[in-house]
Amino acid sequence: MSDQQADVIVVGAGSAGSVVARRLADAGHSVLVVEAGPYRDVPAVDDPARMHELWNSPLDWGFRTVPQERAQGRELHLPRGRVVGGSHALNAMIWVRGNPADYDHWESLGNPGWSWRDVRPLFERADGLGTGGPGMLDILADFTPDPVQCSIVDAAQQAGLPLNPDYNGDTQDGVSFMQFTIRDHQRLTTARAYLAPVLERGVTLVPDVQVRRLLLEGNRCVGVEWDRGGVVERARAEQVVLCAGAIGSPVLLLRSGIGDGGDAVHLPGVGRNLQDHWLVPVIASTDRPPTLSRGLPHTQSHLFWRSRPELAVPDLQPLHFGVPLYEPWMEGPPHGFSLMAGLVRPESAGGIRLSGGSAEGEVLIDPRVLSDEADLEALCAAVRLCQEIMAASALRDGWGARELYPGPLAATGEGLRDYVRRTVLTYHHQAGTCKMGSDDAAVVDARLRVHGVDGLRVADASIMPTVTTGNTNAPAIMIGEKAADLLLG
Ligand SMILES: Cc1cc2nc3c(=O)[nH]c(=O)nc-3n(C[C@H](O)[C@H](O)[C@H](O)COP(=O)(O)OP(=O)(O)OC[C@H]3O[C@@H](n4cnc5c(N)ncnc54)[C@H](O)[C@@H]3O)c2cc1C
Repeated sequence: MSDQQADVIVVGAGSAGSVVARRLADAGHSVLVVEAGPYRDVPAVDDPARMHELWNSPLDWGFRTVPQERAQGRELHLPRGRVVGGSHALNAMIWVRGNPADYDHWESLGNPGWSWRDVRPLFERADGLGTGGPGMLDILADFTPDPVQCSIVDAAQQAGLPLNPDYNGDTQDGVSFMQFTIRDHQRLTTARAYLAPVLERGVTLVPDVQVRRLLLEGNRCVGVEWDRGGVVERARAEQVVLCAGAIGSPVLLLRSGIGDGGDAVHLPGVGRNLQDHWLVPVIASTDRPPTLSRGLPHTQSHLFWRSRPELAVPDLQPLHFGVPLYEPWMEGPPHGFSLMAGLVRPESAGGIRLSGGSAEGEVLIDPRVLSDEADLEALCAAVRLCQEIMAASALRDGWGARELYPGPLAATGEGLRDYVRRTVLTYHHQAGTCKMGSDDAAVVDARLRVHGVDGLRVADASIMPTVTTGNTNAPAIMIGEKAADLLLG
């Protein structure tokens, strides 16, 4: 088979890749999108209530961390979407732009054009919020929450938090009902909203193939290569844009000899600076089963708060599920609810590498969870806040809520710290592994060009210098919008 040709190749049809492809096609470019996963209708993807069924399914890359020293040696599951739609196809659909300070910080690190003032219009293009007009995505904010969610929000207020009607507005602080990317009771991914309308109208989608390396001629990237049933196929383009996600993009660079001591390009930062957010379950039983609405996720409310009052930006973001999310070793009745104590401004960071430093090596993911003691303390504060909310009368009297976990396991400070180490799990927000900047550890510049390689950009959650304050889908989509502007500008 002869090589395929396009103006631009986009690797990965996930949150950001779908946006890049759409904008380039709209501008008249031919775009080839290469995606490891399938392109087909999956009822469990469409139904917002069935997210958990997708984990460990064929649509999940099913990454596992190396044993986490500060989390009792556990190997944590990191689900990631392997399907057209990417991780947006198996996420909780929560729409959070992040804190304006996140982007001003990115700019202050030497990334002109990424301040809140600069990126806000890019969010508006995607979500339309505050503009009075539509965006590319529908943001569902006006829904009837499940009764237990209303009680959790009441309980948080009884515990002293303000009600915040719009955490994407002036301030994040307080307890809020969530905003979701849902249309007509169905999950709305960027693959559906951005990519599908331009398939065969400028965009050629090649699903079910995993790019195994980039084609380099000297310092120029000229295309990509994949293997289809033992047959090597290639595609060539003027520009290649990696949108393979915070794990996939650095892995592809490393497999192509671009990394620390790489055969092709020495770029020490590739795979470093892996950041993530973290959750710890706080679970209660109830005296009756909470009803769960169809067409909505089981999490519908969350809060932003500070583990220490002097912090300038909230560092905690617990989210609330109307079901008990037991770990395998836990026991309890089938009905209840979970307040997932969440940390969203972590100090710990880790990395991704290939075993033996070889391009063929196994992917080793080490987020080094809780390696900074400050994260342990912040998560303990998040658990205590959730316990306080759980004990408030709206839940205690309204639902007969009885704390099961951590319960007596956290009777002492050391007991609580042990519980955090035993249960901490990902909030699914890996970022930072191809960070943007101009220092020695930076992988891309502020125009998202890979340092030292022509014709190659990265545009996904991996370019974040620091992970944003809140869920990372909206920021990844904003990065896709920005990348398209930079390519077209
Ligand atoms: C379970 C879960 C729940 C989450 N919940 C939320 C939430 O509610 N709200 C929120 O804001 N964020 C959430 N997130 C995070 C959010 O979904 C991600 O941050 C976002 O989707 C990242 O977008 P991306 O474009 O960087 O990568 P992705 O969307 O993951 O896209 C990467 C794409 O590249 C493909 N790919 C990778 N390697 C290759 C290769 N070698 N060849 C070809 N294709 C390749 C992948 O298959 C994938 O389709 C969640 C994530 C998960 C996993």
